[in-house]
Amino acid sequence: MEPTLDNGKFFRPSYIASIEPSPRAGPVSVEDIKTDLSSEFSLVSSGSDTSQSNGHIQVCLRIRPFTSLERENGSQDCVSLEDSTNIVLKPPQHYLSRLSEKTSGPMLQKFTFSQVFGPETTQEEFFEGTMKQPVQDFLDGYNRLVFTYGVTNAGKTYTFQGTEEDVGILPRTMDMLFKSIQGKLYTAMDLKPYRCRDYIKLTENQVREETAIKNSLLRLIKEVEEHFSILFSMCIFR
Ligand SMILES: Nc1ncnc2c1ncn2[C@@H]1O[C@H](COP(=O)(O)OP(=O)(O)OP(=O)(O)O)[C@@H](O)[C@H]1O
Repeated sequence: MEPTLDNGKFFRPSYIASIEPSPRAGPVSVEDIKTDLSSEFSLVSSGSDTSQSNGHIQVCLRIRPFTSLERENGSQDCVSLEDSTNIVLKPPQHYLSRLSEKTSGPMLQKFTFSQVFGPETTQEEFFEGTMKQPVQDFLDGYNRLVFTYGVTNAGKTYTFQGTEEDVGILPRTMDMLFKSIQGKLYTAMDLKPYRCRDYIKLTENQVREETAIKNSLLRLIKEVEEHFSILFSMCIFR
């Protein structure tokens, strides 16, 4: 589709040309960036899903290995793992040394996650610790959403996709899904998609009818193909 120029500023595909950008809200005042949102999340967690995961929202932190540059400038001291769910962040040493002890104290910030995975965590361990249960829930019929969030170079692609030698959570998930459906395929041709999310089971007569329709369609396609190939060769040899 042709992109259209909108307001002389942005290229936008024509299929979203009708969508107006939502008006921008006024300035947001952020008084306390450490606002505890757990009470709001608990509202979401009181639903009726009875799967085995603990709560509906799991927020896991993965700390990737530090690069040599980061080690050189002392960045690895900025984060310390307290236990399997807590980390403490502190400003870089060169920044701290400019401050008095009094002011540097409150600059330590503690964050709590559902689970923290340190730099030594392997792809397999991360998959086992984060994805295995949601994938199992999905196979049991529940909806699950997984996404990675982080600054550039944080390790999102590595975690999701991984490398050829050491694949990430996406290929591992696909592997688990395909393995779990092996030998459980429904081979009878008597189910038909209906209204997007439903299926109807066809009676024997309806199956026969469907087969006849499909066969006549296939015949038609074949005839059209033959017709065009004859026309094409006539054009070439004229
Ligand atoms: N757990 C890890 N173990 C080893 N290397 C890692 C790990 N996580 C990330 N890396 C390496 O760190 C670098 C940055 O990772 P990655 O490309 O996944 O970041 P990203 O968050 O996807 O960045 P961007 O948002 O810019 O695409 C890559 O070289 C990647 O191989």
